[in-house]
Amino acid sequence: MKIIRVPATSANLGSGFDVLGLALRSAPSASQRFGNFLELQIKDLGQGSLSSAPWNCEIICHGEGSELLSSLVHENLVTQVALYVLRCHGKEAFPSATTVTLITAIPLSRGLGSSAAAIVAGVMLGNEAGDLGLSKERMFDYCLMVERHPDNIAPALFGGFIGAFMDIARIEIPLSEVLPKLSGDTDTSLLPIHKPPLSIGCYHHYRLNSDIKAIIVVPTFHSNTAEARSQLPYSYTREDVIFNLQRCALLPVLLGEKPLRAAKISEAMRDRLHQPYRTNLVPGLGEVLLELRYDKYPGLLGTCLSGAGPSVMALATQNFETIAQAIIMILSEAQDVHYDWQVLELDPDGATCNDTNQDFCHVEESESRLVG
Ligand SMILES: Nc1ncnc2c1ncn2[C@@H]1O[C@H](COP(=O)(O)OP(=O)(O)OP(=O)(O)O)[C@@H](O)[C@H]1O
Ligand SMILES: N[C@@H](CCO)C(=O)O
Repeated sequence: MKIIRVPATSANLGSGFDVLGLALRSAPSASQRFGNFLELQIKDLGQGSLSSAPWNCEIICHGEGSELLSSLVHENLVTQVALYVLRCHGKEAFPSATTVTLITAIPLSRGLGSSAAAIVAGVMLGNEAGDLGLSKERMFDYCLMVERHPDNIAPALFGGFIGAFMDIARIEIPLSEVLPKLSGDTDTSLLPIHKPPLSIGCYHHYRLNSDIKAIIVVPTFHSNTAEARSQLPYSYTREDVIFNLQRCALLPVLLGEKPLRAAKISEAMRDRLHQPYRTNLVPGLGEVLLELRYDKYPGLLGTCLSGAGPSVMALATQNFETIAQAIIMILSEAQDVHYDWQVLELDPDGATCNDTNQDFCHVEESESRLVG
């Protein structure tokens, strides 16, 4: 059996909209078996076929939000992406009967990269099922054909603290043609094939000071990334663009320094391109960004929206619970919902795929939760 694991990610870090991202995981502990991963347990049943499964594949979903995921292979994002990768290599279905057990510990639509993790896992699943031998660099191209911004995909795939750009102009194909709506009996051999161009994206690993942890405050409500992106203006003033360019250029270096300069980091995390337009989606966000100051909370470096939200992230070196509770207090005043929080650390590895002779790992629903 093969196990694919993809970490949660937090994109943007304030000024680095669509550029910067962190791969994150729980601090290793015996009790945290699944950490903050999307995990696929893949059982290749050999040359036989799953006569009851139209794509020669079955998928079973467990864990955080799995009740919201389709168990139809042509509708679940993970297996849809895998079928896309297989189609690009002349295979209309899984080559041999395959059972995928999907266990997710990344809350959906909360700004922790659940969709990017699903896309990365899907590309890796297609690569394994089709025995395609794709490098991670080539898998990056396939992922970008689907996600179309690199700041969750790159850290989810490669791990660590990453900056990335992509040449979106080289992807003329609408996503609806890359991942067409399929039904159980669609004859995919009639569909056009849209292999990604080579080297669409470029990424770089930055050093993150090892004292830095990510405090993630996760509300119970969802915020769909597509909707959060639709809130953004199509054009910006030169002043606002320069404001972010200046800060985004310095932030990665400041986060790798020793000793850390909280005043500079806090200023370098400020943003004018996305957070101001998303405060309506995340009540209290504006107040958190204004009031959580590094000089009021020892250990605090800066706060930002995690990805497209609604989770809020604070980068800090100590005093985690005090900072988390201060964020929750402000957010709760704006919208009285339940908030979970957890301290996560950098995941240096990104997506992994390993063989195991273990049988399926049956997960206790409570074990697979991301936040405590
Ligand atoms: N494990 C999964 N398996 C299948 N589909 C998934 C999985 N995780 C997420 N998805 C799909 O991705 C959607 C959530 O994507 P969305 O971009 O809105 O949020 P996010 O990726 O969690 O947040 P952000 O992009 O801001 O980090 C879900 O509604 C579901 O369709
Ligand atoms: N840069 C993306 C990240 C989504 O996780 C956005 O903010 O829309």
